[in-house]
Amino acid sequence: MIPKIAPYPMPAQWPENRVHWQLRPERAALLVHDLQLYFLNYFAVTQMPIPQLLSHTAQLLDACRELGIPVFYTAQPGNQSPKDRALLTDMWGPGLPDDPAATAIHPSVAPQPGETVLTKWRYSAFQRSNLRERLNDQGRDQLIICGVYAHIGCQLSAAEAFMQDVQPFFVADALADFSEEEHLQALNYVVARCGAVMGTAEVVRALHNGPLTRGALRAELATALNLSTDDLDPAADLQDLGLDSIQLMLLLERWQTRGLQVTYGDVAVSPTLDTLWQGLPE
Ligand SMILES: C=C(O[C@H]1C=CC=C(C(=O)O)[C@@H]1O)C(=O)O
Repeated sequence: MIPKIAPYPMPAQWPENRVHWQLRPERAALLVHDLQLYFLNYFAVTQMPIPQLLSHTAQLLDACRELGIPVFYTAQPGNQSPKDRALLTDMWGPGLPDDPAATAIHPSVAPQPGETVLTKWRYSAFQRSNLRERLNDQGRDQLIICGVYAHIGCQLSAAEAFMQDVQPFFVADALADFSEEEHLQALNYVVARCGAVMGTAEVVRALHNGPLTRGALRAELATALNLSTDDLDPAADLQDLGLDSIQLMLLLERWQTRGLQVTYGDVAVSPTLDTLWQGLPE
């Protein structure tokens, strides 16, 4: 069974990455792995590392939502039938009861409307789910992974992402595990065998400060307009889509720090994606 988990400090350092992948907002998706009350309740949730796990996951969610990066959750179902659960029962017992007090995702990091919650049947989020297809459909080949438990489902989801040509970014201080030792073991495994390990602050910086591309700008604009990127016609007048001048000025300011040469005067009369895109790489 899952052990009662003693508090331990959130790792503050981890080994150097072997790979030199660049995390990009237009390539990335976020996986919030099994942050259900059932699995969190084996911790003393008010003690380390859980407050940091939840606050760092919230920071990742804020950044991804602001930048139009797709968010995926996994959540294991309650009352799994013996047929569905199979060998997990031999290892872990019957699993979650069919009770929201167990199956619900922690309210501080709960899914928002439109975000995907994948039903989780095995350690890896890719097993018996269409996660790979969904990433493909959205042109995402980088997966940011946070949640519990680091050395089980988080690590195996990272390994399976790697085996399916998706670059896993394992967020060292947005994970938790049965012990500090197993948490660190998971970080060492991912660094050495299947992915990149980064801290939450580093992930948020990489997502916000990378060189601006047309894809990244379109995703941020679509999010600001509460549209899907496909619904954002490059020739459409953004004022007609609800973008006001203050929003436009704030977005331009942020994009100019990332290399956009366009000024408010250049686009104010008829702001379209096409005019904003001037001079930006694809
Ligand atoms: C949170 C996870 O759930 C697994 C680990 C312990 C117990 C489990 C269970 O009762 O089914 C899960 O298989 C994970 O894969 O990291």
